[in-house]
Amino acid sequence: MLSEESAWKQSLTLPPKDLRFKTVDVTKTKGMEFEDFSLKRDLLKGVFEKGWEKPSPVQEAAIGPALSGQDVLARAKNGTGKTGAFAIPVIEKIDVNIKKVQAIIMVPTRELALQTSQICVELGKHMNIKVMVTTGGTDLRDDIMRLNGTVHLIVATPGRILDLIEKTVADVSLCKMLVLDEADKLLSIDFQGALDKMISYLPRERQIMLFSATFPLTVTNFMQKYMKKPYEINLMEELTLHGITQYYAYVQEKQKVHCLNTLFRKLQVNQAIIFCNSTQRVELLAKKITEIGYSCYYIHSRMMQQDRNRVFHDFRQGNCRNLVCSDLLTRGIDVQAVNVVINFDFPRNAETYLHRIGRSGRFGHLGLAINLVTYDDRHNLRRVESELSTRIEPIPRSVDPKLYAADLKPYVADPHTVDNDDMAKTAIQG
Ligand SMILES: Nc1ncnc2c1ncn2[C@@H]1O[C@H](COP(=O)(O)OP(=O)(O)OP(=O)(O)O)[C@@H](O)[C@H]1O
Repeated sequence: MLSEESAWKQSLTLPPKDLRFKTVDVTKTKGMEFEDFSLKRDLLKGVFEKGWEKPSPVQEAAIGPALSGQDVLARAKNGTGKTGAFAIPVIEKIDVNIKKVQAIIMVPTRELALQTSQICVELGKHMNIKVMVTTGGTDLRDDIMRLNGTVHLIVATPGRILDLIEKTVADVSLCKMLVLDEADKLLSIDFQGALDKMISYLPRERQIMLFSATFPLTVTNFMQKYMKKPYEINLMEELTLHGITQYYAYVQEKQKVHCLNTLFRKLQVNQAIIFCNSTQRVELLAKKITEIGYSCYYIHSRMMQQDRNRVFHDFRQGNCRNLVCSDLLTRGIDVQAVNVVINFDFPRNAETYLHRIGRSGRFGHLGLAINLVTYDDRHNLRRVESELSTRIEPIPRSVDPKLYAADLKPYVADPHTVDNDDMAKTAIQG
């Protein structure tokens, strides 16, 4: 006979085990278990049914202080489980009998809001917790209707939630938890002080938690103004992920598409994200990629929201191998099948570089980042290397698939087969 203690575990519907190799970025833990946090059993069920067996380092470090009500400032590498590190304590602390908004999770993009709300729904699926996602680009009336019913947790982008609060549609008088995911981005000039305004509507006694892989000095002002002796976590002794191999190919602007073509032929791409520096270049490149015979999707912030949603959803489903995008998808987006990131345009700063390459190598897995670098980018390349204390090597004639494709199942939806020819035949200059 199973004891009650273990019987509930037997009844869980678990996903297949992920047996891929993982790096120390996620395996170097103190050996804690999710049970050690005295979480509600129904939440534990949601956690285990996501396939999360043990807490990652940032989860070990953040869940306890977050549960105790402290303000938290947590810095941890890309793809190491920050979402769970704040979502688990937030969901645990919500009282489903109080039919009011008790927590807001802010994120910088609509796609990330959808992704994060989905995770909250999954974690809380045995708890009757009502999660709402609200972002720009959707009908305000739908949000108003939704807020007429019970909502415990809102995942939002800044503009829309502020609008709903200012119109008194969203009542945040009992909302005592605020999470800023990708906090440095939310506090940047891009959001023009929306966070300050938002916070002014929250109760005085509130808990604020900031999460990101990058915390430039700009965040200090916010901390001093709003946070009470935050519990600080910094798991970034070094900045880049162990699992990601970084290369650059030195090219002229007019050689870039040819170079990309060569990469597509020679690399074992499971799924790839290709970054450009403007929405215009995203569309142009997507057209070129199609012309040279590869299928690709593209996404950027000037597209209709419904098109964005469709592309994002279909890419995650694995319906297309390549996605060309702007920095819209640089932060937070988690597509486990992506093993290659290509900077078709080299990013303008080190933070953007770090977040972009962190779209591969999720949860300690392997990934490859390739930068197409022109003469004009050469100083920027060195600056990024030095700011991140990392080495971006010239691309070798042959890239060892073990570095980034060792244990991925081959992708099947795309008609283009990959080969392993020696890179020596290609025109990429090292
Ligand atoms: N404890 C865990 N065990 C196994 N997998 C996990 C665990 N926690 C998170 N993951 C998985 O790791 C992946 C990355 O998690 P998440 O997106 O939260 O990372 P992140 O640190 O927020 O990344 P970024 O800095 O890019 O936003 C997700 O696919 C998630 O399901």
